[in-house]
Amino acid sequence: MPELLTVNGLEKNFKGLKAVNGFSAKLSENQIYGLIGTNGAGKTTVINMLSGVLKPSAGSVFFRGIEITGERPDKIAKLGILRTYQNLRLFKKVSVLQNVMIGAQIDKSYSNIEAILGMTRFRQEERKLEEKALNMLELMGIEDYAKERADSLPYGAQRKLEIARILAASPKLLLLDEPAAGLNPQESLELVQRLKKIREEFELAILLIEHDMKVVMSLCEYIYAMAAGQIIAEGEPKVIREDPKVIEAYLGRAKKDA
Ligand SMILES: Nc1ncnc2c1ncn2[C@@H]1O[C@H](COP(=O)(O)OP(=O)(O)OP(=O)(O)O)[C@@H](O)[C@H]1O
Repeated sequence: MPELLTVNGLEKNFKGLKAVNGFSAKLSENQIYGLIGTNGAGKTTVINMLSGVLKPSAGSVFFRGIEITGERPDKIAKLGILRTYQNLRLFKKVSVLQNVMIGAQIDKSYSNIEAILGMTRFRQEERKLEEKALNMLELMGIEDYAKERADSLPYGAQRKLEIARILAASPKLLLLDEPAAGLNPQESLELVQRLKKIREEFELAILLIEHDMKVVMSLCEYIYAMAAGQIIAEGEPKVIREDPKVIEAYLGRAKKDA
């Protein structure tokens, strides 16, 4: 399988604290990966470094062979690595449809001058953008909310909107930080089905941080387990489930409860 992302020995120090202490991974196209671990294990810090929000203290990241270590978030997004945040970051007072249209602007092909002058090419692009945005809303099952204000949506629908928004930017790799947080079991199950469909339709890769083990085990083909800034185990779900280090550090309770 062609390699999409290669991460070598990524580290992040925060004033003496080694939040991430040597994270290495190889992600292939069209695969779904999980990143699990106890609170404070360093998972979000890894995603922050991969998406350019934080500059690594050491290590390197290559995306389709191009080095992107320490690049700015907008450049990384333009290459096709798009992320969501643990806490929703929507444009609250703007319509659902416009939120997604804004997300799609990353790969816009018209200039700002054309946009200001309302030129034909801009209007055509705008229509295409709207069509694409509606398509993404349908994929996430929230098209009925298109004209509503983003902050008027139920929480679960807002989470879906975040994903619809980054999908509109034509990603090759989605980085999802706890996409099932705050969802009820039924909504989580639906999210799993939608993400599987999205992966098939767009042939993209997904790396997701998630505490809900049902979501992780049913969605991910390969899992990285972290504790105290390091990878303590990696492999297919059945390997991770049985790994003594993972059970001790993290899964013990979740496994008993499953
Ligand atoms: N900007 C920062 N400045 C200082 N310390 C930080 C910063 N960001 C994270 N940390 C610390 O780094 C460690 C790893 O945090 P991180 O958020 O990556 O963990 P996590 O695995 O995502 O945890 P959770 O599951 O609770 O979200 C924690 O000890 C955290 O307090």
